[in-house]
Amino acid sequence: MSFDLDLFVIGGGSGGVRAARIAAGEHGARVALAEESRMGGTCVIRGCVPKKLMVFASQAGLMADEMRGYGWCDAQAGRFDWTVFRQKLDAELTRLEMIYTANLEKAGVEIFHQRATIVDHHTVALADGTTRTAKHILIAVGGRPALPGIPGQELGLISDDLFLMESLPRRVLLVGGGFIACEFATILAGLGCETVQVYRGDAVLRGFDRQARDMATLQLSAIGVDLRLNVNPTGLERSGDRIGVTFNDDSRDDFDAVIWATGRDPHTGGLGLENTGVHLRPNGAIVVDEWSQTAVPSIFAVGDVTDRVNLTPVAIREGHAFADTMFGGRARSVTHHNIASAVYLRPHEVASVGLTEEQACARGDVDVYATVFRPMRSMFAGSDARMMMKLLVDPDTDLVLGCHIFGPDAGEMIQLAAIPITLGATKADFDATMAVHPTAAEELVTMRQPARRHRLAVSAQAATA
Ligand SMILES: Cc1cc2nc3c(=O)[nH]c(=O)nc-3n(C[C@H](O)[C@H](O)[C@H](O)COP(=O)(O)OP(=O)(O)OC[C@H]3O[C@@H](n4cnc5c(N)ncnc54)[C@H](O)[C@@H]3O)c2cc1C
Ligand SMILES: NC(=O)c1ccc[n+]([C@@H]2O[C@H](COP(=O)([O-])OP(=O)(O)OC[C@H]3O[C@@H](n4cnc5c(N)ncnc54)[C@H](O)[C@@H]3O)[C@@H](O)[C@H]2O)c1
Repeated sequence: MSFDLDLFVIGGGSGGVRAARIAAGEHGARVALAEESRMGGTCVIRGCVPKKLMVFASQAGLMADEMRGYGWCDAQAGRFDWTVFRQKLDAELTRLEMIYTANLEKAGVEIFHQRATIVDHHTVALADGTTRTAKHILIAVGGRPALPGIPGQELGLISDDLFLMESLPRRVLLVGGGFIACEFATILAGLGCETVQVYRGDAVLRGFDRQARDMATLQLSAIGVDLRLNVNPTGLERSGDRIGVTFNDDSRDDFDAVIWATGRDPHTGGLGLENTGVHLRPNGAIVVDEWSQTAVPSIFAVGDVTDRVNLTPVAIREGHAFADTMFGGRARSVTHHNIASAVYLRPHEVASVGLTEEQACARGDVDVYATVFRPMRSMFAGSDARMMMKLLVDPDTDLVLGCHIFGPDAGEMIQLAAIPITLGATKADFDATMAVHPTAAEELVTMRQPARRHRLAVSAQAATA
């Protein structure tokens, strides 16, 4: 059977662009890609990139505070002009979008700037009514914000909207305690918005190490976010030109904007998957094996639409491995263990790789090397902010099972700590590494004694005693 193409990629985000570029440019496959919105996808257009630039913009006040502590007596953040920032942001995103498009074109990928749906196991329909056949189809359509399903939810915004606002809200409510809610609470408070965050649990960033979560929770309040824990909205209604919100603790409050940061769902609705034998999980995620192959041999899926680990570098790696495996004669699968990540809070970020202390304890015996201290830079300026570093070590093998950092530029540090941990480094390897002084990161190689030792057997004995 002959096909128009070797590969049709649906979705021009992190995973789809990488797969298409490698399959066509490096392995010579005949590839087409459809993108219904802007090339680059969530990360480039409405995620990691604009978010990180907003994080940088939001730290002026903290920097001015610190510099006053160093003798710059008149240091002030001054007035933030959202319009100026947004114009620069738009220009930067357009620049990046053009680079993504140009790289695909250079690799020989045929681009369709329109929505695509699946007709059958080898056929894709485009919004203009034309169809293309392909030996393989790669679904890389990402995810979309999930809404909580409460009355008046349509009055709220989603993270996509934040980068397009004409002006900043004076008083804003963020709903959720995950990556997006915490990062945007930090950003909006830093940009001068009166920021309220409600979270239904008792500490933000569920899934991260509990000690880091507690420190992040305290920090949000310390930087001026009105963080209300164990609280959830029950309904929204118009209240003049504002939005009135009721909560499950019977309180009520008014805001200029409400932002849902209540998770993301795979974007599989309306994609034509009912025409295929592709299996979905209850949340709409496409079920794939270690080769990103679905239950249909000709259809593959990578990135957020598979809901494995929803991060850009993971989507990119999955897309690249797919292209190498299918078109490069090099079978490569992706391991989803020990993936480092960071939450870009200010002044201290949360960053993590490997097991949390709670997961390590559940697994077996663990020695916890941990330190909490006031970093030199902010302490000199008069800040009481505490930093935390933690290594979790298997006492039998000496293997480092996890590393957690709460501190300035923790994301930069965890990237480097993730290398030895991925390589299977032991605590002795960390100890053998000479410190770089004076840095905050040197604590990672100078923690000599465990702060705590957790022993499963001892707990079991204690339980039977
Ligand atoms: C606010 C925010 C901040 C984030 N920050 C970070 C971060 O700091 N670090 C990090 O690692 N990750 C971050 N992420 C997550 C990261 O953006 C995603 O994990 C990543 O973009 C997933 O890539 P993907 O290729 O699976 O999907 P996407 O990048 O979402 O790309 C999917 C593309 O498919 C297109 N599409 C969908 N359906 C169709 C169709 N039928 N036809 C044609 N095109 C279609 C969409 O328009 C989209 O462009 C963030 C996410 C958000 C929302
Ligand atoms: N720095 C980064 O790497 C980064 C930044 C942003 C997003 N991301 C990725 O994007 C994904 C999505 O981010 P997110 O923050 O939307 O999701 P999340 O899963 O991290 O957090 C969702 C939050 O919403 C809450 N929630 C869910 N349903 C709710 C409901 N009905 N009512 C009230 N609260 C509810 C959850 O308790 C949780 O706190 C992340 O999991 C991550 O993979 C990564």
